[in-house]
Amino acid sequence: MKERLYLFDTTLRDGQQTQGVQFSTAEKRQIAAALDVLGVDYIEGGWPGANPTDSEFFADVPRTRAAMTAFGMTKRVGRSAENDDVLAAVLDAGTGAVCLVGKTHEFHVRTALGCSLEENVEAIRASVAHCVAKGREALFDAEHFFDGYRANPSYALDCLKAALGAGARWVVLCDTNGGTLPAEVGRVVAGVIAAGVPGERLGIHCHDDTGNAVANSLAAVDAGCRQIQGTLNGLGERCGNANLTTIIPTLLLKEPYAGRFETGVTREALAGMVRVSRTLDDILNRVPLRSAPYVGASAFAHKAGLHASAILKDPSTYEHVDPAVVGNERVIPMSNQAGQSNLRARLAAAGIEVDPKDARLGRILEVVKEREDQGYAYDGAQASFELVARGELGLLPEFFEVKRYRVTVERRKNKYNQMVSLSEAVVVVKIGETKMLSVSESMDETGTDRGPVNALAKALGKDLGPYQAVIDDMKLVDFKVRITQGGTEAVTRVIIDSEDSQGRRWSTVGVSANIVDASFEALLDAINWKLIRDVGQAVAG
Ligand SMILES: CC(=O)SCCNC(=O)CCNC(=O)[C@H](O)C(C)(C)COP(=O)(O)OP(=O)(O)OC[C@H]1O[C@@H](n2cnc3c(N)ncnc32)[C@H](O)[C@@H]1OP(=O)(O)O
Ligand SMILES: CC(=O)C(=O)O
Repeated sequence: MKERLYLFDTTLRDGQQTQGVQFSTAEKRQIAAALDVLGVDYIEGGWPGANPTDSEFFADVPRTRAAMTAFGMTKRVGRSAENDDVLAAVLDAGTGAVCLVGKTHEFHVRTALGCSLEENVEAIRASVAHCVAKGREALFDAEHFFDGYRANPSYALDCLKAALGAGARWVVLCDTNGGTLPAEVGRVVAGVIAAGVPGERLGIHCHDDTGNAVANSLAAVDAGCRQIQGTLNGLGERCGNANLTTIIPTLLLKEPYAGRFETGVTREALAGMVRVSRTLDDILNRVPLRSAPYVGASAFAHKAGLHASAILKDPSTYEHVDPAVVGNERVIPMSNQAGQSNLRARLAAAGIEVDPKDARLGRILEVVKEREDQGYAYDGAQASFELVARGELGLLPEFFEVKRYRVTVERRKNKYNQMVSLSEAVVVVKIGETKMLSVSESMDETGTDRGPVNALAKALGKDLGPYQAVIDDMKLVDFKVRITQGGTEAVTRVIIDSEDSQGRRWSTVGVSANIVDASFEALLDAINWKLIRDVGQAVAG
């Protein structure tokens, strides 16, 4: 019989304390729904009464299978729990579970609260007892617990025992400043359990200030904690919280955890892990972290030739788990680190069959390595690699020819007498015997100038005659510019990520001393790749 390990998500509360993150109420609901499908046990929705968004969220709180939890702080000294307006707002949210943060470090009691140690213990006791009397499941977040335990273990333990004695279901040990290391977390948790606090009522809440939040959380579980608090994608105050997107797959896939513990996350839900992680990035308008464990686009990318060669024989040679179990996929990119194995795998993935003895394979590798020396980077621009390979194999149709393009940037006064920029682009292409000229401006629907590359993209995508319908659903989702070394000269490398309505996402690269030319090259590749996919090679000109 496996032991139950509980997962507590605080993306909507501590995650919202991330600099630059401000969820709308609708976004909070969307994230809560995704967490509920994933199978966490608790969803901390925010702090009712602290800001209008959180109050609105709790005013019509989503019904979830997970215990929806309102966050707040212990009552202020000098008033009763019943008369504390901040605590009242938290309880008024009507959630089944309430999590209250309180001080456990004597230095913070004296410095931040300015009260006596006894008054703080009493505030914890009375606040928890009040929640329990109202029929709520009470959790106590023991703020700065590890630092407090180091300074005065007996006082830190008194705070925990006050919460437990008042009926708290969980007391959660918080490494609030994130400075504790795994061995010490293990030692402290073991000490707390030895002092009489049962592991089945102990949670862990870690911050990532030394890059150890996940390791610290696992050390706490090893020592006996049975609840882990964390956030999706490691969002959170300062450097973030323990990353549940890493912890959950680890608990389900790695020993000793997989054999010993059960969580609310099923193997089926685990296969949606990448989707949940990307949903949060989409909401935050963030580019997903490629190197994120388990869920990053590079988590199963095998760039080196030696790796690719072995992966093709047996993927377990260079993969710690099967990418499919977390909803990820294997990538064997092309680059100057690649050999024939990467090349054949990439071509096969693009649906291009080539005889392994075909001499043109060697030529493709040479071209890729030469072009990378000039500044191209194909490991992050696989669509451009495919076009290079198709060119060498005679499989690259010429859908259209660019005869010329021009882009201008003008600074001028608008009707409010403010200086604004306006970019205008003209592109002339020839399709068969017909020449088409398209003009476009960079202004978006809000009247904001989106710059010369945007104007060029709009002009290029405005009228491609018979191909127009195919590219209408394309959108440019990311645009990265680097100054890099091309041979002996500094050049600009532009990488563009594009997406279409079928959910395909592809990356292309352009290189030039001129940023507009580099961008235009990447744009052209993006359109050509899409035309190859959706129009096919039948139209090869
Ligand atoms: C470790 C954590 O991440 S805990 C979560 C922290 N999250 C947040 O702070 C986000 C939401 N917070 C807020 O919106 C505001 O801080 C509010 C609405 C809660 C309070 O706002 P204000 O009343 O203006 O107080 P302010 O933020 O300036 O200071 C916090 C007060 O709470 C007191 N306090 C802090 N922790 C506790 C506690 N556990 N129990 C009781 N009082 C506390 C502080 O001593 C301070 O009191 P003071 O004003 O008498 O000095
Ligand atoms: C409660 C909390 O978020 C912390 O102590 O870090």
